[in-house]
Amino acid sequence: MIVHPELRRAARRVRRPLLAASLLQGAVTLTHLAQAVLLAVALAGLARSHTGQLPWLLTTVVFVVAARAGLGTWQRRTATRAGAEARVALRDELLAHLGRLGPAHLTTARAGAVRTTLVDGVEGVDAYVSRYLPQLLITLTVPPLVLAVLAVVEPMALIGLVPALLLALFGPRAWDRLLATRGKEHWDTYEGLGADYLEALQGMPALRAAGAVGRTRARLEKRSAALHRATVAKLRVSLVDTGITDLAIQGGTAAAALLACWSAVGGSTTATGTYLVLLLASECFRPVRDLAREWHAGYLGASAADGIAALRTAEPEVRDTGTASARWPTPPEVCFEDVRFTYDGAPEPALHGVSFTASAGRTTAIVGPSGAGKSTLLALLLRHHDPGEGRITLDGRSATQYSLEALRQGIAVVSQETYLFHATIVDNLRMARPGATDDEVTSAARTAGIHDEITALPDGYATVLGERGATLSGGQRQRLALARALLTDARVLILDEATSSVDERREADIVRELVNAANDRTVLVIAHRLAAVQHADHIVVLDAGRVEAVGEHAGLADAGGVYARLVEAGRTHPEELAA
Ligand SMILES: Nc1ncnc2c1ncn2[C@@H]1O[C@H](COP(=O)(O)OP(=O)(O)OP(=O)(O)O)[C@@H](O)[C@H]1O
Repeated sequence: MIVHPELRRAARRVRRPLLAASLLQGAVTLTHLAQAVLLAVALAGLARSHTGQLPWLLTTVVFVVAARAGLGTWQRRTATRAGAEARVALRDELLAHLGRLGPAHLTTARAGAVRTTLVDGVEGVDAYVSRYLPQLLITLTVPPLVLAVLAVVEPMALIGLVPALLLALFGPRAWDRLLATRGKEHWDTYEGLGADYLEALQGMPALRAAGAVGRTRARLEKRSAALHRATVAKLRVSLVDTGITDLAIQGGTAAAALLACWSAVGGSTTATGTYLVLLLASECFRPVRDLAREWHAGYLGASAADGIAALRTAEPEVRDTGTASARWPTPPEVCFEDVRFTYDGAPEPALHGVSFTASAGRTTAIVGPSGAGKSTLLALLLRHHDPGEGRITLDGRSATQYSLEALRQGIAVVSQETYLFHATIVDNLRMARPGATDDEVTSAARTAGIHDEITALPDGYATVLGERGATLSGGQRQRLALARALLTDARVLILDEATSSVDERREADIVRELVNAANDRTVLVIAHRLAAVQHADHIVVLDAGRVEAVGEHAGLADAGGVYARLVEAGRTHPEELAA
């Protein structure tokens, strides 16, 4: 019965509709009580052969039943609205917070688990807030009122009702702690299973290639069996709860009826009083019965509350205290000044004092062997982490002086792992800038070298893409993502292996085109294939977290060192490198 602080918080947000839903629920309960009183009076009249009042009594009962139907519908609509508002507000808040947490959060949390919390957990909160909480309010107020009325009519009845009501309400509380533990175990298993399934679905091609589909299926079956065991364990405790409540309700009603009959036989209660006790005793327990039912609907929300609170309060890797806007009128210069960084728990720094400048409006390539620290540099520029020492400046200001949202909007990134959505091509492109004109869209697609292939499709730009762009080749997906980034207003463009799935000749063409088209942007290019970087204005060679050399393609290639070795290793198409 203790309401988790996270659920209280969700309820406070929708105070008004929730209060309205609770008042309407109260009105529905009043109709039950009114019906019981009317029927008790009617039955007592019948017992005394006074049938004169019967027609209007029964007509009123019909009106009460009709009113209940109307009020019930109104109540459900109001409660659904309260639940929907709570759900939407909570999901918005969690999504916004996830945005602030950035990709660094997903190095510790699993995407599938976050999805389960966001979707199923928040749905559970809706049920808890919209169904369980109004019923809880009614259960705490109506039975004491009914008992007060019965105390006037037939005090003896209280001997049976009060202990039964206390047992029905507080008996199951003895299992609260166990139920909470079981609920948490169930939720954790459910989240884990969701994460495993998402990973298995996304990694299906890799699993198939590794011949691991059977093993993965067996692992998932084990996980499902664990969830089944957790569900049964939770259910067992729930059934004990329900059993106690039912026993108390049945026993209390029977005891009250017996006591009422005994009083009637002894002549100390009128016929109306006896019928009132018989009918109101059952009404006294109705809210308790309904609460047990709504508890099952809201239980998922109660179990998910810890996970939701953890996600909502997760600390971002970096503090968002900057206020500057990243709407630079001209492309900014990007400077790395003696940047040092070590990942949490890593024995060695990933960057050992990196300094270089990416000139405003020019293209700077960052090359180096695997593990040299190229992606780490970009992650620091986007403030997924902050440097341990040194600083990064954009347009002369430290990256920390910009608000996170502004900074990330000011820097467009196209990475190796493109993300396209299940929508039309044009919608995927306009995601970057909803107001972009058709000409701007096609011009971006032309620069990214994808326009001709789009127009060759039967539906052209209106072609609906499969999930994650599954109906396109890897190279086409990358070029679409590139076109999308070109459409943004961002003055800094990062291409992180952005053309790695494009064939090498086309890659060289795209990068050349891009360098020409991006003269109003500062471009940073990371690529393994040298065809993609040789046209850069400036090449920074990284090795083991240090800047090994800085220069242009020809000079660096002649100077020996890491770049010359990379050229040697990448010389699969010598004619392109010579171009
Ligand atoms: N999240 C992480 N936690 C701990 N260490 C990490 C993490 N990410 C990267 N590293 C380590 O930091 C170093 C630099 O990695 P980084 O990904 O920046 O290299 P890279 O040059 O981009 O490599 P690649 O060309 O293979 O993508 C590596 O030694 C890597 O193992």
